[in-house]
Amino acid sequence: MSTYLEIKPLTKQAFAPFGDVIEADPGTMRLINGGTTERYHALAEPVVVGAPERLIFSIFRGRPRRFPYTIDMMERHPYGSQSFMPLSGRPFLVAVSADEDGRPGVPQVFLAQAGRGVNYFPNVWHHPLMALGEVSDFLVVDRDNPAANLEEKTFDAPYMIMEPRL
Ligand SMILES: NC(=O)N[C@@H](O)C(=O)O
Ligand code: NI
Repeated sequence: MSTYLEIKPLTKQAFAPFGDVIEADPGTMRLINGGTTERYHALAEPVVVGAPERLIFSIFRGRPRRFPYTIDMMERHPYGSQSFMPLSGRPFLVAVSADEDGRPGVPQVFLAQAGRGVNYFPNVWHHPLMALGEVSDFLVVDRDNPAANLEEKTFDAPYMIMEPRL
C-alpha cells in the first residue's frame, strides 16, 4: 500500500531549507532604465561547489507527468545549485527531501504557482522536473558537466501523488 503525499503551496518559508523561490517579489524591486523597467534583484544565487566548472543556462522542455504519479526516486547535485524558472507561465510540481544518512527522507511536494521558479541549493534531494498539463519549457541554471554531478537513490517503498487541483 503506497503512501500518498500531500501537495502544499510553494512558499519561501516552507522551501527555505531546500532553496530559494524565484518570483517577482515586490520587496526586491528597484526601478531602472529611467523608470521603464522593474528589476527584481538577486532573487537567488547560482553556485558551483568544489572544482571550478562553468555555470550554464539550459532550456528543459518537460513533458507533463501523468497521475496518479509514483515518486520512486530522488536525485541531488553535490557540486552545484540547480534552478528551474518556467518560461511557459504554467505551474509545476517540486518535490524535495531532507537527507537522512545519505538517503532521501519522505518527500515534501510543493505546487509552484504560475510565475514562480525554484533554485535548489547544492546537494538537496529533489525529484527530476515535473511539468503539469502540457509540454512546458523551463530556463535552467546549473553547473556544466551534469553527468559528474548527479547522485540518485531509489526508495524501498515508492510514494504516490494525485493530480493537483490548479
Ligand atoms: N538530469 C537533469 O539534468 N535534470 C535533473 O537534474 C532535474 O532536476 O530535472
Ligand atoms: Ni536535478
